[in-house]
Amino acid sequence: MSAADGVREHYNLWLGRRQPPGTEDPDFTRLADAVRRLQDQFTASRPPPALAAHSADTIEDLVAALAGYQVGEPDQVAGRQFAAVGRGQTFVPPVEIDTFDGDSVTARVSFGRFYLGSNGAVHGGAISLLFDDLLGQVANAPGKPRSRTASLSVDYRRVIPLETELTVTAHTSRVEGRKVFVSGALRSDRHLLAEAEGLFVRLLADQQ
Ligand SMILES: CCCCCCCCCCCC(=O)SCCNC(=O)CCNC(=O)[C@H](O)C(C)(C)COP(=O)(O)OP(=O)(O)OC[C@H]1O[C@@H](n2cnc3c(N)ncnc32)[C@H](O)[C@@H]1OP(=O)(O)O
Repeated sequence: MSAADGVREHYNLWLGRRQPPGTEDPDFTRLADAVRRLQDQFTASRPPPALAAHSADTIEDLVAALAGYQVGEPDQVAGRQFAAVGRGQTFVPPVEIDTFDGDSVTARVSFGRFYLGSNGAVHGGAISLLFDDLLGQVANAPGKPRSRTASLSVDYRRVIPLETELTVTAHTSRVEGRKVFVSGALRSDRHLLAEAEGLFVRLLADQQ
């Protein structure tokens, strides 16, 4: 499968899984995008006290409004908008999938200011998060038994720049019984920036 197939919009959540009919929520997706922008703007801002106070009031009003609509995980919308970059959640960096063949994936990601560590570098934990999520999706690709991360090793080769389109790839390197080994790499247009090796263990029936 590739972007040219015209189904790329279905890749962004759980690699190739289709959105269950009736569960699309474009207004919620828009809200998630707004929260992502808020995270970036908030992190980068130095507002005067009156604006900080006004902003806090506004957000507290929003928190109160949403408090009446809390649901359990099975009914959650966040993270389940299959067609949306970011999947309608605001935690995992916004990955845009380009190709996926069942065992390997190529994608693009750009880290906003929210993911700043220090000195202009993306936070190392955000890189681990990116790899855990993408490698985990490869391990859990459609048709594969469900697995969880048992081990994730990340090598940081170069400082990872903010607000720069980067390429991230992942592929299954081998499967040994219940153990699925998935490798990943993050690159700029010039350099290898980080590499990862993940071990995902396929769950037993009583671990689902
Ligand atoms: C719709 C869905 C989409 C899903 C799409 C998902 C995308 C998002 C992905 C996010 C994924 C996550 O973050 S998941 C959340 C973070 N991870 C977790 O919460 C997992 C917590 N840990 C566990 O639940 C457990 O430790 C398991 C299930 C991973 C393994 O426990 P177990 O079932 O008892 O298995 P166990 O016998 O210990 O190990 C099996 C084999 O793996 C090896 N092994 C186990 N752990 C390790 C380890 N850390 N390092 C090396 N090797 C290990 C053992 O030596 C053994 O090898 P041998 O003797 O057979 O050779």
